[in-house]
Amino acid sequence: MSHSTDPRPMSAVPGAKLTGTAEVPGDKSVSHRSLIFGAMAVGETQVTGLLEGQDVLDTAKAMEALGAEVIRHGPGEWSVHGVGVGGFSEPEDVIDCGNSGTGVRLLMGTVATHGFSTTFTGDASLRSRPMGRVTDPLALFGAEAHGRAGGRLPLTLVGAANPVPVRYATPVPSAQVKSAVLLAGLNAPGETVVEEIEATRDHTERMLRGFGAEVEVDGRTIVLKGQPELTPQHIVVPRDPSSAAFPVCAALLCEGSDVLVPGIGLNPTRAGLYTTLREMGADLTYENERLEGGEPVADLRARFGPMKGIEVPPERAASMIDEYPILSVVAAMAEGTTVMRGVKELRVKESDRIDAMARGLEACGVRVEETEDTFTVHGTGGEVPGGATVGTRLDHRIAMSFFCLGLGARRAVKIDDATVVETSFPNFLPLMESLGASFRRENG
Ligand SMILES: O=C(O)C1=C[C@@H](OP(=O)(O)O)[C@@H](O)[C@H](O)C1
Ligand SMILES: C=C(OP(=O)(O)O)C(=O)O
Repeated sequence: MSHSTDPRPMSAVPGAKLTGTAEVPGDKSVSHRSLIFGAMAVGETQVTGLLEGQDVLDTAKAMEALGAEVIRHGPGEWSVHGVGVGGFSEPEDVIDCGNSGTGVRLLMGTVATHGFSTTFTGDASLRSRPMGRVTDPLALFGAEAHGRAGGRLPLTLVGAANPVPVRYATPVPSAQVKSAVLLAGLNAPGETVVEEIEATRDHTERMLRGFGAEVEVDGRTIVLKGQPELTPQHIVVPRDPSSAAFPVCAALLCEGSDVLVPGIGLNPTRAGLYTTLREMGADLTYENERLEGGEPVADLRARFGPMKGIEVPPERAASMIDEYPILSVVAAMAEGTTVMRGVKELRVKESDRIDAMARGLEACGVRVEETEDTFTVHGTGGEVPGGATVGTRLDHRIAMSFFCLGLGARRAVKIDDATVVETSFPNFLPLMESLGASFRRENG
């Protein structure tokens, strides 16, 4: 659903000492996929721990619009009655994916090989994001896209009635592009092949295999056999490492803090931030390391302590792509300079995240430098002045990052709109308050 709530300005109050246990919600990437793959299986898929953030709720509505039955049984407990691969029917109305790039791009892949038309839209943020990266490969299957200039939403995708399988080399590192092509390939005959420019999160490959599809992975080449029958699953969604990043980093930068964040998925395609924090000297330990549903999981324990700036290499970008905003906050509080290379994909997220972080950090008294593909933050050794208002630009990660900065800065940091955290982390504010953080409602 497109963003319609009135903006709610709020400040994060400095001086927090965070202690206790932070139970973060389910993984957003896995939640979207659970609903979409469940809708393409024959019969009932059950999901436990589904993230009930707005992005995922919008995908649930879209699956219903395409003919699947989606039922909420209780908090995080959902079921999806799937219609089988190729079984979707033409939606009667426009599909509104709200703020979600993952939602719209995966859904475009899904309907691209169904012989009907679907019109997609989203909020002002999503309507400004590039869709050609997905509609270009979908055209190879025989689908036709009619969007606004630059392939922007609203966009109508006329699905291919007689799709052909595709071999596609991704020009940008993007799990959304890879997944859109694989999802289209599900309803095409023969083998669809994706060659990735860089390895990105691999939830689609792992989960589709779990649903019974034949998916072979050789290095960065993925081969999917089309038209499988998918078998319903019981999915337990792991807790989101991208959401865990906020309480973890807040604890690292607020004096006297000691926080446990249990049960976090540490799939190597997602865990780059935690490697980086440890290189910066963070007091961050992995406790009770284990495998759950074939994925590495650990309880993260984060304690306040000094950290130093480092160079974050470009080859790590895909494994921490959503964590650069919060890393920039940690870098601002660390001693010395942090240079993040190979980060131009940040410019096409919910906002231009390099620009949003740069302007917000500058307003808070932090020195930064940027090029198209690099972001440099000069650390203050724990002395960020704060005392500014930051624009969140319909971007949940920008909002949560500056809330964390405000907790550790010298003066409060005001965020122009706190409602955007609903996208991925609806209980962010109460959860942080339960650890000892304070936030203050402000007048516009
Ligand atoms: O596939 C996914 O679930 C996601 C892929 C990433 O986007 P890109 O594919 O654009 O890198 C990431 O930023 C997003 O939050 C979730
Ligand atoms: C980039 C993100 O999401 P999406 O692309 O799905 O909007 C994110 O959650 O940080």
